[in-house]
Amino acid sequence: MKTQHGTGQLPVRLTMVGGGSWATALVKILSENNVTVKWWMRSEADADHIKRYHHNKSYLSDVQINTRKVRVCTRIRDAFRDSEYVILAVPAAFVADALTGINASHFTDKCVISAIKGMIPGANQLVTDWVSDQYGVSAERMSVIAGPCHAEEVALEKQSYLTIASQDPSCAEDVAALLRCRFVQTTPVDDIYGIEYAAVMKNIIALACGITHGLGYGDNFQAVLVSNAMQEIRRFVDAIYPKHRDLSGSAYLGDLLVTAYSPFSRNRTFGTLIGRGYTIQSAQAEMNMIAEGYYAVKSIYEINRRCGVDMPIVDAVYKILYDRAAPTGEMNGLKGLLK
Ligand SMILES: NC(=O)c1ccc[n+]([C@@H]2O[C@H](COP(=O)([O-])OP(=O)(O)OC[C@H]3O[C@@H](n4cnc5c(N)ncnc54)[C@H](OP(=O)(O)O)[C@@H]3O)[C@@H](O)[C@H]2O)c1
Ligand SMILES: O=P(O)(O)OC[C@H](O)CO
Repeated sequence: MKTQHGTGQLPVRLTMVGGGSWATALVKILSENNVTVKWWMRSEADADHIKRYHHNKSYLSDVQINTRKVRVCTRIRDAFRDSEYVILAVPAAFVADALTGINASHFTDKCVISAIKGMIPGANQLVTDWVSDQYGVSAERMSVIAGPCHAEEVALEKQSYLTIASQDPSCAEDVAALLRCRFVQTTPVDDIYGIEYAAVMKNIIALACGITHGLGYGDNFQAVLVSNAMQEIRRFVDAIYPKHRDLSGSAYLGDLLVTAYSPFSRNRTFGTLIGRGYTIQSAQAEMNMIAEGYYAVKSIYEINRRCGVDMPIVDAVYKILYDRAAPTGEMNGLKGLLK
């Protein structure tokens, strides 16, 4: 599909769905380019604050919002009007909620970009599959934003790299061009499913890293955990979507590393709280942000009942979070399985 961005002439009109950290970081990136953003968020208070003070008080509050290019709204249909691109940037568990009132006709002729690294709970679907089923968006109009990139570092304009995956090379290139800027390099690729599944899996692994960290395990153990996790990710992604791919690339291994080791990681932080003995409810209450891996591990565990891939780390995290298994016992069991 040829978009206006491809011509380099007209400003691009884009809808951003979500008012959290990643949406705020992406709005900042898009503001570097000639993009007009209609930014939907559910919170009236946050939207009003941005209109008045030009920053998001709840997430990445240091980021200045250029309100000449960015229009904030809380009515999702207003946000969808006249745009060529839609970026979905709420946690997967809330996408359906966020899109209440939107139907297939609102997606007509729009390119859909998932910035989400999670799965739709219950349906156990990747976000792109779910959008395709619910709204009839075809594969060549769909892409995902991947790569090791924390919103907090985008806010600080730290050099970052994104990978844009789509089955349609021109769609991937268009979206890569939208997001390329002074401090972000982008690469278009075609392995959309492999990248989406790997991004979902890395969040579960980050939970495991956090849990072991919270239990007092050190860097030596975590290095082994992460190496074994990479093999686990390979086994699962190859089973579910076989394709020649280099998992040492930054959209796969890079994303696993940033989430496993960075203090900014939501999933690692959540896992650390669990390892320290917090209940799930108290860990969620402690964090202002959502750890996607909490929902994802249930989906992946259930999908794997059909696939039967050997995934001891996923199994251990699932048992801790959903079967109330003691973290100490699960990690003791895992110790003997790692090499
Ligand atoms: N943060 C990153 O560095 C980063 C990087 C790459 C990818 N991602 C992905 O981006 C996605 C969004 O993550 P995030 O980090 O931006 O999350 P976040 O900072 O925790 O923000 C969550 C957002 O979801 C909204 N929300 C919560 N419950 C909702 C509901 N029931 N209906 C509609 N909206 C709801 C929140 O609104 P309220 O504020 O009103 O509660 C908030 O805007 C995730 O899939 C994540 O994996 C994040
Ligand atoms: O590291 P997390 O858990 O905050 O997840 C954020 C992104 O996926 C990092 O690329």
